[in-house]
Amino acid sequence: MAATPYAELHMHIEGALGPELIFALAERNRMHLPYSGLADLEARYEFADLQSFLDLYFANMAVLRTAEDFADLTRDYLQRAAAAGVRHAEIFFDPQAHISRGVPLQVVLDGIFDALAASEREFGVSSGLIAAFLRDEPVHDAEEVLAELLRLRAPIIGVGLDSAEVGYPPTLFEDVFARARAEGLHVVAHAGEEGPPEYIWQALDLLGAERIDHGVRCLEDPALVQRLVDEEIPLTVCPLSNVCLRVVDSLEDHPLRTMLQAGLRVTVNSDDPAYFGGDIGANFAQLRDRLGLTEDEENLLARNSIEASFASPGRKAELLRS
Ligand code: HPA
Ligand SMILES: [Zn+2]
Repeated sequence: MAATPYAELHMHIEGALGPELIFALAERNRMHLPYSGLADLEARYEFADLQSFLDLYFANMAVLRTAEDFADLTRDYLQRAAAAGVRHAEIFFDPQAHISRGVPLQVVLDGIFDALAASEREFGVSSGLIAAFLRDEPVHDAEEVLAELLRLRAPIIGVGLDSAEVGYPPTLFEDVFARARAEGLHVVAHAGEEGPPEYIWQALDLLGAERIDHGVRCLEDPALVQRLVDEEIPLTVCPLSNVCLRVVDSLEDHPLRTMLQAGLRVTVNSDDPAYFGGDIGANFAQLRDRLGLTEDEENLLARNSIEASFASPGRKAELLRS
């Protein structure tokens, strides 16, 4: 991990829900889990693609029921992230995944915010929350969630787009994202993880995405790379996630260095730290070991992460100075 402070810009708080916390929350909520024990659950962390991961990710969320559950989960992430050198975190959550299980949006927000409100004081980590729409659910649901977030005056800094990508192009969400932008929210979108470069073009042109989450498939389209370089669009790349979900064959084959050398504004992120072999520290450790990531490259990635964040200019300056 770089000695310089780091901003994590692509992590799903539900993806920080690990096996031990799953069992602890199931017990607290008196729920029966469909696993015989910890080892049985842990044996299922083997994924063939994005969808096979999403199946387990959504199933495990069943244990998140109360505001306290969401607060505990968020604190657990913040504590680990701080220990790994993260000083600013922009955190996704999936409102629809909880509303559809009967957990009120206000409960989810209260829990996550209970932890985030104290984060800078408690962990030295400033933060922002981004509501992500599930792109494989009806567009109308995303519209309703956005309206509800606005009605509740949810303290979110932006909206994103996640879940199963192929077959669910950004075009579908043009109007929802236009509304979010009109409300002054930041806009990001997962694109070019499993989906084609065309989805990245759409995220930029139709959604007004300020950052692209993943974006690794941009390399298949030189004109797109040029556009991303020219407009200095940050890409929140998640190396261990890409290996676990078979977006790349191995870390040795990861195009991170190619992306840096192309002049792309790349950052490194954990995506779902409880599912993909670890937090941001683990991502950097493996990149060092298996890709020969240099100190200069680490420092560049750290600086990129802070510059690409939605932190206030004052906070950015403070992080870049320290
Ligand atoms: O990597 C991801 N891609 C899409 N949706 C997700 N939801 C959690 N992680 C991911
Ligand atoms: Zn993601």
